[in-house]
Amino acid sequence: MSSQYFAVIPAAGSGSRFGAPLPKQYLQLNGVPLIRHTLQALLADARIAQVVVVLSPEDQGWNEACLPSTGADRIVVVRVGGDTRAESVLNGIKWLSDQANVSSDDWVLVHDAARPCLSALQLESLINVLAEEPVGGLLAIPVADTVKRSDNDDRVAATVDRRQLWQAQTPQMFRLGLLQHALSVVDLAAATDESAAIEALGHAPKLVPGSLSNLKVTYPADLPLAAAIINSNNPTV
Ligand SMILES: Nc1ccn([C@@H]2O[C@H](COP(=O)(O)OP(=O)(O)OP(=O)(O)O)[C@@H](O)[C@H]2O)c(=O)n1
Ligand SMILES: C[C@](O)(CO)[C@H](O)COP(=O)(O)O
Repeated sequence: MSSQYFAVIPAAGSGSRFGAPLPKQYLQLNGVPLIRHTLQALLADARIAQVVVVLSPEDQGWNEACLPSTGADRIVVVRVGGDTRAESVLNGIKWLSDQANVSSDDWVLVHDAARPCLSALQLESLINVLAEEPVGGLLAIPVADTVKRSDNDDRVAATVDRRQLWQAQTPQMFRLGLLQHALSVVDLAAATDESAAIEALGHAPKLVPGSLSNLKVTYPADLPLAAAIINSNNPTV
């Protein structure tokens, strides 16, 4: 049987840098909860068999309005989020791997709930490019600005060669069994993305060029930017 594709959406964060009364995944973005756009983006690819949304056990924000109007039967919500993003991802993957129809060779795409602007084209490109890769990889963008390293006083200590620097995004796509193993042995507090855990095993994940439009909503100023991107690409969810 050929490999299946699953998505895991870590959505158990509190949004401390955003500073809203609600976790940012539940803030209104063009009239619906932000996470609904994220889920709609993943469901756009028919190859994704199931989308696992990882919530905090204490979550009070999830409700029917978070579900896209079509494809919701492919979404399952699990309340197994942890103290860090990596722990939430690991717990979601463990839940997935316990399901009867799931194999360790299946692909899993991990995508932040806080990235609502992923386009169908970026997702398709990631899956297509990585089909030929043994380990997997991630969407990322080559650093476009000149990069400075600072001292302890916010003064420039050095200008860094940016020619091989990329900014990691999500989705990050790996074989389920390999990613579960990688996250089980890595320091979960230090692994800020899935790739870091895979790299720690000695692998070299493939960097697939993404787009600046796939931004992560982190600070309040990101929300109107996300709204503008969604308005320009995808007027309805
Ligand atoms: N313990 C955690 C922490 C984060 N996340 C998720 O990981 C994604 C990326 O994390 P980030 O942008 O850092 O979100 P928050 O942790 O919510 O934000 P902050 O770091 O500002 O508190 C988000 O979709 C977030 O919900 C998670 O599932 N579990
Ligand atoms: C995984 C990630 O989206 C890659 O850019 C990012 O590292 C997650 O953000 P966090 O603030 O480190 O949780």
